[in-house]
Amino acid sequence: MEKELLLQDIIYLKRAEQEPESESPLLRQTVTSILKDVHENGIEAVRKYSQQFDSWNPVSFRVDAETIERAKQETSPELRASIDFAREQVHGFAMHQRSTMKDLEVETLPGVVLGHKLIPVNAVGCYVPGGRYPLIASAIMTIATAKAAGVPRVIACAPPTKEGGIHAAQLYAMATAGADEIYCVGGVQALALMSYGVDNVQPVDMVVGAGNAFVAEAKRQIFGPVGIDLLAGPSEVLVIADESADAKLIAADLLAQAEHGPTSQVILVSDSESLAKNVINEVDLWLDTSWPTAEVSRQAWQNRAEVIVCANRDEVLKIAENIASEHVEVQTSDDEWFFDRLTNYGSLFLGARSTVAYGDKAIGTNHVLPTGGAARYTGGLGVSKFLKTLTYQKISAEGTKIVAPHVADICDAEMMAGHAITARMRFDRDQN
Ligand SMILES: NC(=O)c1ccc[n+]([C@@H]2O[C@H](COP(=O)([O-])OP(=O)(O)OC[C@H]3O[C@@H](n4cnc5c(N)ncnc54)[C@H](O)[C@@H]3O)[C@@H](O)[C@H]2O)c1
Ligand SMILES: N[C@H](CO)Cc1c[nH]c[nH+]1
Repeated sequence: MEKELLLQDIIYLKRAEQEPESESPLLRQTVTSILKDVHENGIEAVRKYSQQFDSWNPVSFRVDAETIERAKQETSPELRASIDFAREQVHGFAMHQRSTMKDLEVETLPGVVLGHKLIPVNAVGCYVPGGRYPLIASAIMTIATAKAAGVPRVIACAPPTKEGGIHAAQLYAMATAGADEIYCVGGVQALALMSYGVDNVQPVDMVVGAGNAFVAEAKRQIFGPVGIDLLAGPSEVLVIADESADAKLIAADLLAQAEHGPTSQVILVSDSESLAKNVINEVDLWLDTSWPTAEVSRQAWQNRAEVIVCANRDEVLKIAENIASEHVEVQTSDDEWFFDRLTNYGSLFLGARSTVAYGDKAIGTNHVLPTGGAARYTGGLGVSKFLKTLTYQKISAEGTKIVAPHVADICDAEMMAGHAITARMRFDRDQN
């Protein structure tokens, strides 16, 4: 990284020791063979992998209305109110985003009318992760956003809990977010079921949502005949902080992200060595005393954490831009300086009052976000991902006179004589 960026004075107080799981050839092969098996053998293969990875082999993977109603009753009214709040914020923000996106029709030349229509994808499959934690908010992020975009058929899959069946509050969130069909199946087999159409499940046009490295790889391999939103794999955070920041608060934000799993990437970049050292001490203190999920967070901290000290904020910016992390928090005395210059992030959290957990759960911005550097070329999930921008043309005799000769000239030069005929025929007809 130093070579690429030509940085001179950066110091690593801590370096990641492990390569991301997604780069493992074994993981890729595993995903390829599961997808192939489900493609060829349908529901029997889904059953085989569901049993193998999740000890789950129900009569039907489809969740019925009675089970959904029971899940609602099993979810406390207080938690239901918080889930409803989150759904309103996420759906509301998505609707605001939708209102900025418009159909277009314009007369670009006399008699030449061009336009585009924003048309929702017809059928979407949402993956709602639930291996380590039942990510309740993920149901809202995918399903409610697809509905806000106007997708007519939204189906969703989540893995079973250890006791069997989808976690009650997660199932309540899936139903209340507007899923038209819900299936209890996890991992690669879930993506395959939705994409290929297995048993009575009609295939979807696009699969979306986050998940572990297997899920992210499955989406990557499925892409082509079926669309995907983006590659949203194991969670990441990069905190930009200077001398003015609160080391204990930053330590908590880093460990919260590490809580996701041993492969979560957590990074601190600072132009203050003393702040960086204080954060490391605070992390150690939390882990040794009272961090509630120390067991898993410690693994990510040991294996995947980096603490980088730079000579100045320009270099901090270069590092952050190069990493293009999923979540970027800025806690400095001049947050606007970074806000004006940062171009690579999944979602940005400005100032010490904002935090990743707000975005992850309920504030309204989407938490399905690009990982593994994908923020260099895409943002996170939003209504725009579900909308196709479809163009059209209408042309009068007046317009034909202007356009056809240029088209024919280009066709001749390309030696596409057939194309030239189609333009000249129209030109000639309008002469008569
Ligand atoms: N980038 C984002 O926007 C975003 C958002 C939310 C969550 N996440 C990430 O989602 C992930 C959730 O992961 P999770 O594992 O808890 O849940 P998950 O639902 O993604 O994966 C669970 C499934 O993985 C499959 N699986 C487990 N081991 C396997 C193996 N060896 N081979 C094949 N399949 C296997 C099982 O079928 C299981 O059902 C976390 O890494 C989290 O950081 C990312
Ligand atoms: N941090 C995840 C996005 O990578 C989303 C999430 C939800 N809850 C906790 N985390």
